[in-house]
Amino acid sequence: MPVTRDSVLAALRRINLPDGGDLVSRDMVRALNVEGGTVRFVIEAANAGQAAALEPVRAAAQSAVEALEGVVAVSVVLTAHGPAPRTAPAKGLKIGQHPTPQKGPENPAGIDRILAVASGKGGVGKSTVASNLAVALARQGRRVGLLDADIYGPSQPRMMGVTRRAASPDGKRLDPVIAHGVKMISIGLMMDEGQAVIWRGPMLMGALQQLLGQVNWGELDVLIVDLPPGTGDIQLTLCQRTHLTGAIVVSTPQDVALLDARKAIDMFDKLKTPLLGLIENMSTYVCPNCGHEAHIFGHGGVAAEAEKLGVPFLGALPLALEVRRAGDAGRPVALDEGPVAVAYDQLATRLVGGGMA
Ligand SMILES: Nc1ncnc2c1ncn2[C@@H]1O[C@H](COP(=O)(O)OP(=O)(O)OP(=O)(O)O)[C@@H](O)[C@H]1O
Repeated sequence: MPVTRDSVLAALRRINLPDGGDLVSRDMVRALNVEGGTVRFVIEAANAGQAAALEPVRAAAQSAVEALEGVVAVSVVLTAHGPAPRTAPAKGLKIGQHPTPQKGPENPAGIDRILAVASGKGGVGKSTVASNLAVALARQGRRVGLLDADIYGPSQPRMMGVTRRAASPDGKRLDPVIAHGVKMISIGLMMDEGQAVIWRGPMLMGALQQLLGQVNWGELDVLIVDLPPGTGDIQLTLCQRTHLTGAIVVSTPQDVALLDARKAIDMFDKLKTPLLGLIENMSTYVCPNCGHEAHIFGHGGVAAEAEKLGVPFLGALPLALEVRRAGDAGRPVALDEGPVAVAYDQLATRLVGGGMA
C-alpha cells in the first residue's frame, strides 16, 4: 500500500512532546512532502533552545514514519522558528589582529586535509559550491569543517542557516557552530548582519590565522575553506601558512568569468598549490515549465579551459532556482534529493575516492 500524507500525520500524532500534546496537535509539522516512498518534513520548534531539546522527538518521528508500509526513505529536519539568542563571544577573544609569526606552513592539529574553494570573479557561486560540497561530504560520513574566509562578505552563516554567534567558553578559542552536520566558522558569526569589516591586509591575514588556529575544530577529515573572490591577501596567507591539499576553482562558462578564473589558477600555480580541478557553475538552465534548456552564461567553456590547462574538470552544475532558494533559506540543496544534490554527491564521491576529502 503506498504511503499517504494522512498515514504520515497519523503516525506523527502518536509522537508525544515532553511538555504535552503531540507533533500534530501542537502544529509543529511543516513542509510535509510525500513522493512515492519518500517522505520529507520539517519539525519547527519555537526557538533554538527548544529545538535542541527536541532531538529525541525528531528521532522518534523519523523511526515512526520509517516503520510505515510503503516508506523507502525519510528526511526529518528540526528547525527553530525564531533566531537563537545571540551570545557574544566571551571577553578576551577578539578576532582581527596582526598576524603572528609562524615557523612555516602548518595545519591546525586534528585536520587531515584542507581544500580551498576559489574563484577569480565574484558571484559565480563559490560559496554555494563550498556549502553544498561540505554538506554532501558530511552526508557521506566524512567529518567536515567549513571556514568562511570571505572576511569582507561572509555568506556562509546565511547559506548554512546559522543565526547564533560563535561562543568562546574560555575566551581564548572559539567553538565552531554545527549546521547540517558540518562544523562552521565565519567572521559573520561574530558581527551583526549589515556591520562592515574595514581592515587592511595585515588584519585580514591575522583574522584568517585565528579562524584556522584558534577554533576548536576537533578531528576533521577535511576542512573546506570558502575563499573570497580574486587573488589577494587571504589567498596568499592560506597558501603560505598551511599545507593545502589543493584548490578547486569555480567559474561560470562566461568569458569574463573565465578570464578571472585563469588568474586564480595562475596564482595557485605560482604559490605551488595543487589545483584539484575546475567546476562549471550555472552551466545550463532547464525551464521548469516547458523543459527548454538554455545556456544563459554559455556552456562548456570551463571544461574546455580545464582540458587546455591539463587539469581535471570536476563537473558542471546547473543554474537552478532551487539552488538560489536553498542558499537563501539556509538549507543547501545538497541536503535533499534531486539532480543538483546528485551532482554534489558525485563530486563528493570523486574527491573522497581520490583521497582529497
Ligand atoms: N547553480 C546556481 N543556480 C542558481 N543560483 C545560484 C547557483 N549558484 C549560485 N547561485 C546564486 O548566485 C548568488 C551568488 O552565489 P555565491 O554567493 O555562492 O557566489 P560567490 O562566488 O561566492 O560570490 P561572492 O563573490 O560574493 O563571494 C547567490 O544568490 C546564489 O544563491
